[in-house]
Amino acid sequence: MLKTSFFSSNISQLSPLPILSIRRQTKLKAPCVKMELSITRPDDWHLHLREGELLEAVVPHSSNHFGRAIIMPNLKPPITTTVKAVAYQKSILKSLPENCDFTPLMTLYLTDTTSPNEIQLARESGAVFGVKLYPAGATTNSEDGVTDLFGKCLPVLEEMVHQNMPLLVHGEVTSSEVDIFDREKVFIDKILSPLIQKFPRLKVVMEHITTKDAVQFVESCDEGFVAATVTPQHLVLNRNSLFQGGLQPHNYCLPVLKRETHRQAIVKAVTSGSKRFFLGTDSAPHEKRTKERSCGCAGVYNAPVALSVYAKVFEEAGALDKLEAFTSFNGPDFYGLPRNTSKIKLTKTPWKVPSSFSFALGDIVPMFAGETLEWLPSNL
Ligand SMILES: NC(=O)N[C@@H](CC(=O)O)C(=O)O
Ligand SMILES: [Zn+2]
Ligand SMILES: [Zn+2]
Repeated sequence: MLKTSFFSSNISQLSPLPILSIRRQTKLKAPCVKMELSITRPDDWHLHLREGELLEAVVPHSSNHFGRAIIMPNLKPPITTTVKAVAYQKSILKSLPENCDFTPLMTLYLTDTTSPNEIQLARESGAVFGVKLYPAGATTNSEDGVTDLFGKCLPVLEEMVHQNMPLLVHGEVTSSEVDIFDREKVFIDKILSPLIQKFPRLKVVMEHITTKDAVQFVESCDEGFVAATVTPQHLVLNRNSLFQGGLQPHNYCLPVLKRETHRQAIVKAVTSGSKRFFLGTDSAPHEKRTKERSCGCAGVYNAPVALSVYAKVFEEAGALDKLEAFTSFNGPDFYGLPRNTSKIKLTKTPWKVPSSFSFALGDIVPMFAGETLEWLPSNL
């Protein structure tokens, strides 16, 4: 009942609000209160949907409750042109469940040879909303990424400023001499800071931030030009979760989970109400056997649990009144897109996460597989 009194005493502060209703279910033996939140339909500003059968298997977990998603281009081969992005968008739309209102916002995969003209085509298409920088070798399917941003990509970056096309960044250096836990911080110092100094009017989203350094960096930049997405796992797990009771491959993603102080800094930032941080799950499905083998893939499949996890984080921080801005307002505001108009409901009721999802080619294990969560999302 503790949480209920917390919640009730905060109702006035929450107004005009995400709260729909608090219902007392008197029929049950022990009186229990069911809390519900109504929030504007969220968007996911960083999502991997893959292709083919895997796409078909995972897309409903995002399209059920999210209105739009920024779709990552790191396919094999990657989505390097507008023509490919438009074709990929069509295949996503074809794979959607019936009667679902979900818009995939496409991205281009930046390479050393991307031309400024391609950026113009991307803008004209109306389908592409960002260009993704993967430093070559930094993460899953990044082999074709950029080897030398300042040496090879300046004309493209200039055109992006011109077209107001955001640069979405996997912010890690790749040098094997740099400790894996320091790669985000070194990237900020060596690449991101100089980039922003050179292009102060380039919109940059630092994707899936994992450190206090990233929080401080984003907070120090111009609000309209630099923002960050935050994943569920980087809000609730620290690097201990990789080794708890043995190696935990399903918690392995890149950038890798960091120490607790970093997690706490990220939680503080997103629950502060700052407009610079918004929802980007980085839901990254890999087949179970490719996660559990001797050289396992990086990526956490969190789409089925993401909204429950985000709500829990805001609840525990006493900041449920700020959840809706993080899930549904800050992202579209930064991208210059309208906010969604429909709503979803989050009900504080226990629900069990499936231990895996089967599809034609195998199984996918979600984050918090087999565990019980609260804040079940449903459509209104
Ligand atoms: N986050 C990950 O660990 N993996 C992502 C790539 C990425 O977002 O870096 C993937 O595509 O699997
Ligand atoms: Zn990444
Ligand atoms: Zn990603």
